Amino acid sequence: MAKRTVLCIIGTRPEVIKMAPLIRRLQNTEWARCVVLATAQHRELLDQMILRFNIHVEYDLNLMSKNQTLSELAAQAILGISEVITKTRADVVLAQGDTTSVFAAALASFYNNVPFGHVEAGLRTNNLQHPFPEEGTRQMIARISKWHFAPTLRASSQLINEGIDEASIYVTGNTGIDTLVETMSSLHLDTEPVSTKKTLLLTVHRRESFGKPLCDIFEAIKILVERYPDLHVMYPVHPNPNILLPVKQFLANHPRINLLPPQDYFQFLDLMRQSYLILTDSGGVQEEAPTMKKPVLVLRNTTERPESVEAGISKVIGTNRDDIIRETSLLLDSFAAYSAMRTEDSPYGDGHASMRIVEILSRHFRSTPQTRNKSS
Ligand SMILES: CC(=O)N[C@@H]1[C@@H](OP(=O)(O)OP(=O)(O)OC[C@H]2O[C@@H](n3ccc(=O)[nH]c3=O)[C@H](O)[C@@H]2O)O[C@H](CO)[C@@H](O)[C@@H]1O
Repeated sequence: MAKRTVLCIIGTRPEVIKMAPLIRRLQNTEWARCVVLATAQHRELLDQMILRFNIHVEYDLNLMSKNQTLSELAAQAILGISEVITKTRADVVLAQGDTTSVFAAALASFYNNVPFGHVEAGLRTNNLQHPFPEEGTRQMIARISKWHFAPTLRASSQLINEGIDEASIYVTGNTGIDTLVETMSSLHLDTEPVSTKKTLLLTVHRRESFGKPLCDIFEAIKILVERYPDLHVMYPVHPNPNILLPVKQFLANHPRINLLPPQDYFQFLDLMRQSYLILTDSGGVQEEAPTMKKPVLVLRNTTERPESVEAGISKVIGTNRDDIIRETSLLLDSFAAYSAMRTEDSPYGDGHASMRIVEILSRHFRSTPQTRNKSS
């Protein structure tokens, strides 16, 4: 089979973590020339992960700029990605998730008549404002994708309910679980906690939490630490200034609140392993925690990942100060309540999602003659 150019787009930290196993598998096939384009929607955290996963970025649009609007970002990303699609004569474009970069990649592919494969398709809250703009972004991406790689059956049903052709939907599992399983195995790490120390791992970064919700979350953490003398908090702080300011105000200089810089993925997995309990608004952490057998309290009012809530492993508790104190105290006080939230299986994948995606693409290209002129 003639080589096909697969253009993989990455823009943020979680996109690198979730595209890395796919990129590596594509590089190991005989049929794919895998080209990586970074939009660099979030520069600092993206670079940390590109280095960690040793990804060779051929095109870097370096789009992050101060006070940029979503419209500016989208316009520049569509133009930049379009140029690279033309220059590389891409046969397929792949991207994961729901950022503006991913939408721009799908739209640029659509305009250039190049098929787009959406990794992690079908996640929904069905509320266009929560999260904004991601819910709208992922719904729009679905309209113009050729392949929808859904992480779960529920995500696939969402797409079917929206009228997406069933034949274009594949339940693959989440590629983030591939990265997790592969990393744990390469580091010879098991999933059991190494200590019984009461360590709470905290991560918060979502735009909806800026302002009062963040202050509420941090106040709750401070009260909990004062109430439980054996409680330790590990908190890798997101570098966004909207977060740094209230962190300083509420959490600085406490001997049992450990404020950390954004962690390298390996270090972060270790923090997860060593934690007793996780409080987060992160999507990826909600997906990883069941594999790590850690209960999660979700600091949001909605989640597009209800699978672990239904399995009893996570609970959506919102950002109200008293609710956070009550729900966290329950898990710290009652070992029965805590144990009930630890699970055997992850609903998000078995570690083979990227292998399935590569097989689907490979089958497609084996049965499709090359039509785009590669020689001119
Ligand atoms: C609306 C929504 O839910 N959107 C999600 C959001 O992704 P997210 O919420 O998962 O993002 P984060 O929390 O930043 O990353 C998490 C990953 O980072 C690792 N980690 C964490 C802290 C650290 O110090 N070091 C690390 O290594 C951690 O293990 C995990 O794998 O945006 C993506 C597009 O950008 C979307 O596709 C995705 O749906």
